[in-house]
Amino acid sequence: MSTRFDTSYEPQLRQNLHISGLVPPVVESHDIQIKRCLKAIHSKKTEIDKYLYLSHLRNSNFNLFYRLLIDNMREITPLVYTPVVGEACENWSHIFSEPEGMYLSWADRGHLSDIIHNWPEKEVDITVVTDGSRILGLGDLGVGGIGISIGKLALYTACAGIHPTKTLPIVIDLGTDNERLLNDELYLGLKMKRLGEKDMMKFLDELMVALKTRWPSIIIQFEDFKNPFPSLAKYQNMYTCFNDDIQGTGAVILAGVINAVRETKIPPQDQRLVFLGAGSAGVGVARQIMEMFKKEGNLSEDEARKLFYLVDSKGLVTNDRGDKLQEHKIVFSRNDNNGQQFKTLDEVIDYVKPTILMGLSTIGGAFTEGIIKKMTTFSERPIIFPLSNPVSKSECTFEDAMKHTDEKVLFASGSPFPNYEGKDGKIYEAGQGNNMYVFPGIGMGAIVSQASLINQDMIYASAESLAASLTPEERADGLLYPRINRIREVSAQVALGVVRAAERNHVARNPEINGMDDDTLVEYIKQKMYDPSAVPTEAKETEPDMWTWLTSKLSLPWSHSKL
Ligand SMILES: NC(=O)C1=CN([C@@H]2O[C@H](COP(=O)(O)OP(=O)(O)OC[C@H]3O[C@@H](n4cnc5c(N)ncnc54)[C@H](O)[C@@H]3O)[C@@H](O)[C@H]2O)C=CC1
Ligand SMILES: CC(=O)C(=O)O
Ligand SMILES: [Mg+2]
Repeated sequence: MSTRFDTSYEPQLRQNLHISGLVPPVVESHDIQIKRCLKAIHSKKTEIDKYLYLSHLRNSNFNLFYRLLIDNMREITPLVYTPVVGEACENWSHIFSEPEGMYLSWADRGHLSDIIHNWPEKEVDITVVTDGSRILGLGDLGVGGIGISIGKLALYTACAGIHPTKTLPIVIDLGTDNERLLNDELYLGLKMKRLGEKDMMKFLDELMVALKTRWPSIIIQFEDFKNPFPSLAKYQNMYTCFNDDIQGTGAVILAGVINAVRETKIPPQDQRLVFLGAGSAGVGVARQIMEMFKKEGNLSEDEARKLFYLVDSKGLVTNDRGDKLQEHKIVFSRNDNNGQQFKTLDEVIDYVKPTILMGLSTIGGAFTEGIIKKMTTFSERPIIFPLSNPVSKSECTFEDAMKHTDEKVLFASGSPFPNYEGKDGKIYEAGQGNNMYVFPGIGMGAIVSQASLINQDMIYASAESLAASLTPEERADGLLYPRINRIREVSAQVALGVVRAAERNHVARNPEINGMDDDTLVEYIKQKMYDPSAVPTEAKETEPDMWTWLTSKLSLPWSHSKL
């Protein structure tokens, strides 16, 4: 990662950096630089070419990359994150040119501590670790999954200002069950079947120690594991870590639901929720909404739980359907179905008559016209969130949801959808219920507070802060999430909520924030945020650097060269 060769640098800075002559002579404004970047992007014919251009830009001049991204969040985010990152991960071994992170394989076990020391940056604040086993809704992509770690960390930087050189993307390679990859001569990972949970935990145990030993304050974010529950259960009280698919997604969707439920004017105790998909994201979201219903609706755990109906590939999750339920589903398993089993989503919808329908199933198009239309008969403002990624896996489109509900739907999707023009010419914007609205703020909040742990209260606080962050204008426009161009401001608010929760829970260890009021603390957070437009500190050096000074004093023959 570099940023030395920037055409916006003034001549004096070029001299200080010893790059005069290595950069074209013109000194350009940031606006002109961005214009060139956008022109280059628009000239690319495929999304993957745009992705590759942006990767190259990030590696050659990360300040410019982040200026471009931050100023054009709506256009550029889909190219570095979902949906295009999904295509990149699928084709990783064919488009690969630079590592951009660490590839730690089963063959490295026993030596992870030494290998972690090969990472060239001295300071790392945060890492995103995936095992590539469930990348978005695209399944097992092996080491190609590193693209998701890179994409998420780019958003930690763009949205919450974590310095790019202090982020570390990691993929752990424990094999893959993807036959296409195993048979591909270009595949970059180990050609062996994926190891099981026991070996995964053994490997992670060693990795966690290695990371913590080199960077004692590191925040570890787990991403896109097919089975993420064991690692979260084991490490959440030992390390500063969280799982974005369970906890980040839970928080972001809770925030959207808080705002949507308010619009329906139906109190929590009268809502009924159907989830298509009962995996890490489905259960993570259900858990967080249940907490809110307990709080806001004054419900007991049992009363709140009864409002949820989870559907997986075998139908409605019930105690008596005859299979052994995975542990994470048990809490939401129904025992009031009187022996009846409901195999399809249609059957469940008729049985439950939900006011809220969530999609976290990876099944594109699962919310059919019939299902969407039925939702309007149970509630005037049905809440329909097709949250699976990327776009191809979305349970329905924004257009379909709008058309089939007579524009009454309260909508959010995992990946972005274009605006919809309503019957009266009004332009409606699709909400994006994606964990990108919270994970950067959770990470920044944990860094700023120097949190020893990331607990449920901090996750819940991130949702409350996000829900409260909408401006009156955004609310008047019917939005459930703030506009993406305000993401830095919003992430600072999310971080504030996380820091406050860390303090309440006595896990904050940064003495500098003691006694700060909210305004001071937000300013403190913002000051810690990396600013890609800031003039590098070298610009302030009018004196020659230490080496040049020393060698000139000593009149050594190699003065002015750095060898
Ligand atoms: N919007 C967001 O921020 C996020 C979205 N997601 C998306 O959610 C989706 C699921 O992610 P995870 O829960 O982590 O995956 P997972 O693999 O843990 O769970 C998938 C669930 O869908 C169910 N399913 C599969 N086929 C089905 C079918 N035909 N009918 C009904 N249910 C079916 C499975 O039984 C399982 O319960 C992915 O597409 C992912 O991209 C995940 C995290 C965040
Ligand atoms: C957004 C995300 O984390 C996912 O789709 O897995
Ligand atoms: Mg994910």
